[in-house]
Amino acid sequence: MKPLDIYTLVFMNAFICIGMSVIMFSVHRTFKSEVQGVGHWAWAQLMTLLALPILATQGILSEYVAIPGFNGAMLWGQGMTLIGTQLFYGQKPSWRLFLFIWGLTIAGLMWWLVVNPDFSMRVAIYSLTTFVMYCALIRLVWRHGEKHFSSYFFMVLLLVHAGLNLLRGSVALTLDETSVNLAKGSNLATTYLATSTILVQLLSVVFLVMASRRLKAVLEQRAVEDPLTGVLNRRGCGAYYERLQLHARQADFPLALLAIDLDHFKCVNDLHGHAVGDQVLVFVVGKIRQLLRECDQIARFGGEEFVVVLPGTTVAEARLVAARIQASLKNAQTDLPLCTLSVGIASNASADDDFDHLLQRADAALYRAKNNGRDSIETDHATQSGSETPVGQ
Ligand SMILES: Nc1nc2c(ncn2[C@@H]2O[C@H](COP(=O)(O)OP(=O)(O)OP(=O)(O)O)[C@@H](O)[C@H]2O)c(=O)[nH]1
Repeated sequence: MKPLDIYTLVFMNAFICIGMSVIMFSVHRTFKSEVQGVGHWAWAQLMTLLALPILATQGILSEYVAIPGFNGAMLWGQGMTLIGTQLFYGQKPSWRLFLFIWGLTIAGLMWWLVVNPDFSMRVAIYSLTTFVMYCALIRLVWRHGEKHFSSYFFMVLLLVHAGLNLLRGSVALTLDETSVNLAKGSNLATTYLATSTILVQLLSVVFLVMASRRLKAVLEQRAVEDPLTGVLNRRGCGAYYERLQLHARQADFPLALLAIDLDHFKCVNDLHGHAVGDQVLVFVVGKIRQLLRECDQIARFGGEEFVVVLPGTTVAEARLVAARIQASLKNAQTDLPLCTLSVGIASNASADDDFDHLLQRADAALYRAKNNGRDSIETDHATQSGSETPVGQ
């Protein structure tokens, strides 16, 4: 069987990498703020690809252009991998350090190319810089990577990359230059080139797996979150209640639910504009949050209606919370045009009641609060006549 020619392998991988970069660039454009670093990873792939034609022009272009061009592009690609990974993990990118190392390495390469030509020293300086960059990446993934196959695989690829470069750098310093010269096609040089090419492609697969996992988390979060106020939406609140039911602890029941609706909010929009209306909604959520415990949840059910879930809270206690919320809005120091709010309360003595039923009861109480002239608190009839102590306003 005829062995696969190394240049065919490099060429095929280059095309696959271009495809991967295009996917990464489109992920970057669509989810720029949610998934950071993917654009840098895409650039890393492109820089590595750019280096290949520069390498191929050796003999055509002057070596004073081709050699620093090839090494500079490769090192830049590795730097982009490092910066992209730092951004992905929410770390501060070390641009200055990278530029310093990049500049120093290129200066060293030029020294051993122009002033004191020495091929082995050039290979050694490039390989050892690359080794250091991969070590920094391994440390980064080790510290911040999630405990998932993609992180472990990422680390294995980086370890192989680092090991290969350490080996090549050491051989360059100890053996003759032919064994590390990629243009001479020695066994070691061919193995290095083939392995590096495959590793670069596998790295792009890892980047895409990591980015898609992050995207999945972002989309899941978006599905349960209200974009304006950042609190749970109806779906998220239902899921939270189901979790409470699933892990029902004695301490979570009785559980009280407040259905809160701003009074005449339409006037705020009509008089001050929709943007101010939005600010009022965000302000109200902030105020309510300040009065809640860590275990409580607030959700926005659309428009100017909110729901607060208070685990382990009796109706009497829930009324106190509702009254405190009303008072804090009335006494709030702000230039925003605030309005009063009406509250309906319902309570569950056990985890058996489903969320929709509890919500219906709280809504019915809210409806009565609105009919009673607004700015008031009403308790659900079933709660009053059940095990809970009725509480007068
Ligand atoms: N600014 C802003 N307004 C919203 C949003 N969602 C719904 N609204 C407005 O909220 C108002 C709700 O009006 P209504 O249902 O009549 O309620 P209301 O004026 O508060 O009257 P009552 O509830 O009966 O006291 C409408 O003007 C909606 O346009 C939003 O996200 N931002």
